[in-house]
Amino acid sequence: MSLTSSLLYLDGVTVSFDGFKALNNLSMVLQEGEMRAIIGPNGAGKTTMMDCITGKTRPDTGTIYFDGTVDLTRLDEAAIANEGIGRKFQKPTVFENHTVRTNIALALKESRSPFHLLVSRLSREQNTRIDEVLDTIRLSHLQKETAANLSHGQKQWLEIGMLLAQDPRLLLVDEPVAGMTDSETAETARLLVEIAKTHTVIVVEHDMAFVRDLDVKVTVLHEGSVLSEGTLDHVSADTRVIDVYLGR
Ligand SMILES: Nc1ncnc2c1ncn2[C@@H]1O[C@H](COP(=O)(O)OP(=O)(O)OP(=O)(O)O)[C@@H](O)[C@H]1O
Repeated sequence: MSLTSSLLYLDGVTVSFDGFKALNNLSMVLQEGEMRAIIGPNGAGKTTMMDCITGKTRPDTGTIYFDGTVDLTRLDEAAIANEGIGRKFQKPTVFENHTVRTNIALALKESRSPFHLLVSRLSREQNTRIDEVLDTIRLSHLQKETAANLSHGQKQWLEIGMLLAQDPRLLLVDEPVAGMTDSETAETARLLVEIAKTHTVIVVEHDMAFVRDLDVKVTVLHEGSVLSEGTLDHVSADTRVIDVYLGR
C-alpha cells in the first residue's frame, strides 16, 4: 500500500511516559473516505494515538503522515487543525448560552467571534451550510433552542455538527455514545455512517452494539500496538482479542 494513497499513515509510532510505552511501535493506515472504529481495553493507547495525530503528544519515534506528504510529527496542534483534522472529545463543549444554530455559526471556518457574527451577516452559502449541518445532526427542529437545554446526546450531536462546520477532511471522534440512551446511540451510528459518506472518520468506542451498527473495519489496540484488525466478526473471533478484551 503506497504512502500517498492513504489519508493517514502511522508507522512505528512509540510514546513513552516515564519508561512506560503507551504506544509501542504502532502502525496503521487509513484510506481517504474510510471510517474506522478503534477498540481495546482501558489503557490500550487509544487516546494517546489520537493525541499523536492531533499534535497534543509528540511521539518519541515513528512517522505520521497526513495526505501522503504532511508530516504531522513536525506540526503543532493549531497547524494540524488547519490541515483539516478535527477532534471531538468525549465531553461535549458547546457554548451553553447560545442557540443551537449560533453554535454551528460560530464553528464555521470564517467565523471568529460572537461579535463578528453580530456585525457581519452570514452569506447565503453560510446559512445553507448551517442548514445542511443541522439536518445531518438531527437538530433542525431545535435550532432556536439554547444549547444548555439539550439532552446529553443532543449536545454530542451539536458538537459533531460544530466539527462538521469546519469542514475537516479527517474527523476523530472519542467515545461519542458514552452516556447516551439506546435510541440516541442507534441514531448516532446512523449519523456517523451518513457523515462518513463524505468524510474520513476515526471513532473510538467501547460500546460493541454501536460498533456493530457502524459496520466498518475495526482496529483492536492492546498495550500500545495493533492486536487485530478486520470486520467486527473477524476480530471478535480472534482468541487474543477475546483474552484481553471482549471475553472479560
Ligand atoms: N500523560 C501521561 N503520563 C503518564 N502516563 C500516561 C499519560 N497519558 C497516558 N498514560 C498512560 O498510557 C496508557 C495508555 O493510555 P490511553 O489513555 O491512551 O489509553 P486508552 O486506550 O485511551 O484508555 P481508555 O479506554 O481508558 O480511555 C495508560 O496506561 C495511561 O495510564
